Amino acid sequence: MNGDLVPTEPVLDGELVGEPKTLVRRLGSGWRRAGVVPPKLKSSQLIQWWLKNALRWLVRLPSRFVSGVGRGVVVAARAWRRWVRVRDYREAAEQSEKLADKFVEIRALTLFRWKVTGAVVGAVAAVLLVLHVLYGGIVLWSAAGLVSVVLAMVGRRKDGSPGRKAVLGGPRTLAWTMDSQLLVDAFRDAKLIGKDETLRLVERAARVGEGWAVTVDLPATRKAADVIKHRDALASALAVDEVQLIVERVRGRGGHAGRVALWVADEDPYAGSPLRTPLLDVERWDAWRPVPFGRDARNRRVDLPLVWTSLLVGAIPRQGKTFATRLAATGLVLDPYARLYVFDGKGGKDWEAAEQIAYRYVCGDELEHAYAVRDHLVELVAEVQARYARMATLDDEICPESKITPAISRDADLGMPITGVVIDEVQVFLENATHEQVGGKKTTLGAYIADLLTYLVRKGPAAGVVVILATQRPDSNTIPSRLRAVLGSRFALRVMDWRDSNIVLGEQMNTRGYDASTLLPSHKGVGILRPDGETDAGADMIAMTVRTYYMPNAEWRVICARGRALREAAGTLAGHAVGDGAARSIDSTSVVKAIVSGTADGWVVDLPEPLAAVVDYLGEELDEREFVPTSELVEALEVEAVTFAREMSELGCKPLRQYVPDGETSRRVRGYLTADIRAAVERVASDEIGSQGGDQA
Ligand SMILES: Nc1ncnc2c1ncn2[C@@H]1O[C@H](COP(=O)(O)OP(=O)(O)OP(=O)(O)O)[C@@H](O)[C@H]1O
Repeated sequence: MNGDLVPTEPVLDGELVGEPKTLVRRLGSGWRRAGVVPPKLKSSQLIQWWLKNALRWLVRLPSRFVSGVGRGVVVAARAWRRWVRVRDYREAAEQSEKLADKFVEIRALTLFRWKVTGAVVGAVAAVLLVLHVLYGGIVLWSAAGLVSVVLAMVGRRKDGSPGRKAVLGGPRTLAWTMDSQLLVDAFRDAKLIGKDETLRLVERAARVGEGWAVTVDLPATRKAADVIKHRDALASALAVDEVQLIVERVRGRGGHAGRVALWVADEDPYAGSPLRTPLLDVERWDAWRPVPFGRDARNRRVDLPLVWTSLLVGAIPRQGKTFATRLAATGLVLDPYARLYVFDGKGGKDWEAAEQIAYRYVCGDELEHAYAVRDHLVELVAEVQARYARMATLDDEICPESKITPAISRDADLGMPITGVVIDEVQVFLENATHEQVGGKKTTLGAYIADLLTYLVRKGPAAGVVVILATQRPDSNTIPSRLRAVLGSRFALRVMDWRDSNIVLGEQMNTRGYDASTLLPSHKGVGILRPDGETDAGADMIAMTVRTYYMPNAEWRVICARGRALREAAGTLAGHAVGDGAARSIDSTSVVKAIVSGTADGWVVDLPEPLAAVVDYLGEELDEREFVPTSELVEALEVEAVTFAREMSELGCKPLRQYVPDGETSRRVRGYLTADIRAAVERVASDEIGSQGGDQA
């Protein structure tokens, strides 16, 4: 520190510059910035993976090539051997047991093919020799290279194929769309056609909606109904879930009993987000028009006719029964001329919104509620009787048949509006065991309500009354067979077993391929609809699986509010909705008479099946005819002949043979005397009334 200068390190002057870009980096960043390159391909890991795989493929190529050539040699040798020995011809002759006859021919052909082989080999060798002499060794090398490439291609093992068997691309389930032979095999495996039978393709497999559709003709004598019945076997043969396979008989023009339309959905057609009801978007509806109810698997709209029919909805709890019932009722709510009787045996708030439009409304499961339901039904039965009386006095122009028409139903002066009776959890009322005395006969409140409903379902449609019943207990004790037998349309959401399904959908529907117990718990709102055969919707088909529209409470409230506004505007709001909910006092004598005198018709008594169905089918002919052939009953009731005969004989109806007219001549056929059927009805009636009397004693 004495002021001397100390030497320091030289001070350098400069500026910071970036590291020069290498070619690889430049290419890399250009690739990453390029807009045309998909983002997936910009990942360096992916590119590395690809490079690794390409390298591996290159390393393995020689050994794969050699083994491919080896396999190709074997395949080619086998094919040649087959050809030279005339194997196909020989096998055909063997199968038709004509080998001995054809032996000389086969030998001659074999010899000829050997000669062809020799000539081809000789010619190729000669050509190669000449070319070799002219152009040298390159010719032989090129020929060897070409042959080995061809052999390697022939011997190429396809991914996933165990050996040489060809596989079709894509999942196994879709292979049939490309090769119709696989479809034939599936039908054979499912035992829907015999070993020697085949199918005729009416329409090739084509993409329809979210699935594949194909139409086939079964061999003569095979029925489309059997394919529908054994749909699950076919689904298994095609390796799809049975909910994905939709089988329909083609009807109408171009259709016949052996023509089947198949549709295989890509995935569960009933999954996915709920479907919104189109009725939310309409201002009003005409109750005479079928109401939009849901969509089928192929997303086709399914409408439910209400007028001229009645509906039973059955399901175990929480499957969408109330929702489906409300959907059906919506068609009536949005028609200002329609009148609604709403009885809710559950007593929750599901039907609360309908109170503002209902002509009669009962909500609850107490005794007083059951009495109120009874009184309202008695009132309605009297009303139906009055409507018939009034229709009889109308001239033919207004009322051409003894049936209500759209014009009559909207004419306020005539006072015959379409009237919907909607009862949710109907079993609550039907199971009420409180003693009742009806027309001098002892019965229960539940049985009486069942009789009133039976009358309404039988006689009501022509007078404009539509009965809609929903129950979570579709067993035979809850809904008496006399009531079930007359309910026209049925809708079964998931139920416990096939018996319950048959109770809702009808006798033996499970054996025809319709079993609501096979629906999945996750399929809320999905059910099997059996439309009334009397309506247009039911004329063409037995049943179909429908995914109902989803209409939660909030939307239901909107619809009911709209229904009220429409009625206020049309001046049709009446009854409970305007605070006048008490049943009118009526002279119930004629009602009671109609109910009690029905015993001989067989509908007041709870008849067991198949007697109930026989009585229902014969109607008034039960008294008019003397004899009814078994074949007629079996066909009309669509029952199995042996079971039917057994059940009828258990009920005391033994078949006998009688002559029936057959054109000019007569024929002897098996059948039942209607007197025997009437006697069986009376026996059941006296047993039932006797047991009721006994119970009460
Ligand atoms: N069409 C539908 N689509 C989707 N989900 C539905 C549909 N219908 C009903 N659900 C669902 O199923 C549930 C049960 O419906 P709902 O109340 O109608 O059943 P339920 O059979 O009447 O039951 P409960 O016997 O207890 O009255 C509803 O809360 C709803 O979430």
